[in-house]
Amino acid sequence: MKIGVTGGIGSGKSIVCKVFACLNIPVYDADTRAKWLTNHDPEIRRAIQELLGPDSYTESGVYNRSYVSSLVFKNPDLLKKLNEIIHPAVGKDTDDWMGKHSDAPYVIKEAAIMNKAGANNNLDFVIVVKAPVDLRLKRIKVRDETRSEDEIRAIIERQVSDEERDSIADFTIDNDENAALIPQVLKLHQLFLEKSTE
Ligand SMILES: CC(C)(COP(=O)(O)OP(=O)(O)OC[C@H]1O[C@@H](n2cnc3c(N)ncnc32)[C@H](O)[C@@H]1O)[C@@H](O)C(=O)NCCC(=O)NCCS
Ligand SMILES: Nc1ncnc2c1ncn2[C@@H]1O[C@H](COP(=O)(O)OP(=O)(O)OP(=O)(O)O)[C@@H](O)[C@H]1O
Repeated sequence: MKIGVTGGIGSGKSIVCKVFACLNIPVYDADTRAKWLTNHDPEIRRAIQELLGPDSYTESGVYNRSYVSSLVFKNPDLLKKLNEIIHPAVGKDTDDWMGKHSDAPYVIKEAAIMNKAGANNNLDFVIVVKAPVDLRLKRIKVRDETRSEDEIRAIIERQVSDEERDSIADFTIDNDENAALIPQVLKLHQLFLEKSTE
């Protein structure tokens, strides 16, 4: 069984996935893998440099995330084109990874961008992690000290709306720091274990 975990910037997707990982559930982190691929796949490197220029990689050849970030989060067209370069490779990489974990009761894919389960992906269920925008902003200011409030707001504007995310959710986790997080994850874990033996 394949479960997607998504949510806006600062919602707490990664922290939720860390709890699943503590329960021995394999987790695929699409953001991290996407960055790995930009550094290791020569075809992606060539296409990004063609789209965003030579400065998209540093002199030592490393993907220049702050530069790319400064271009794409204020330009929806460039972001779409960057996604079109990276996402097919991430999709293939996800399938390869999932094939290697077929012995687990279920696996998790964490990603900022996700379709409804079954719509162009192999996911059985999607979990949406939710938190109020103000809290998400506050968390990211603390976590990513170099990102300004304007930059964080620009990312939020480029991401899908809370309503769109709600529409793809099979399950939601409230990470608003009122509802305790770990019991919500444990409840879903039990449910997925039961479903995986049906
Ligand atoms: C734009 C890049 C260079 C910014 O890197 P940086 O380290 O500064 O930021 P980080 O990756 O932490 O992203 C900041 C926030 O934006 C979100 N985000 C990243 N890429 C995207 C995207 N294409 N669309 C919407 N949100 C995104 C992240 O989930 C996070 O919430 C990098 O995120 C990137 O190359 N993104 C394209 C690949 C991608 O789509 N990854 C997401 C899922 S596959
Ligand atoms: N319930 C919580 N209590 C306290 N801190 C939290 C809670 N949830 C998340 N955080 C903190 O908020 C920050 C953002 O959380 P996290 O990195 O999990 O979000 P994310 O959705 O994965 O964000 P991104 O899309 O940027 O990767 C982290 O520093 C995390 O430790």
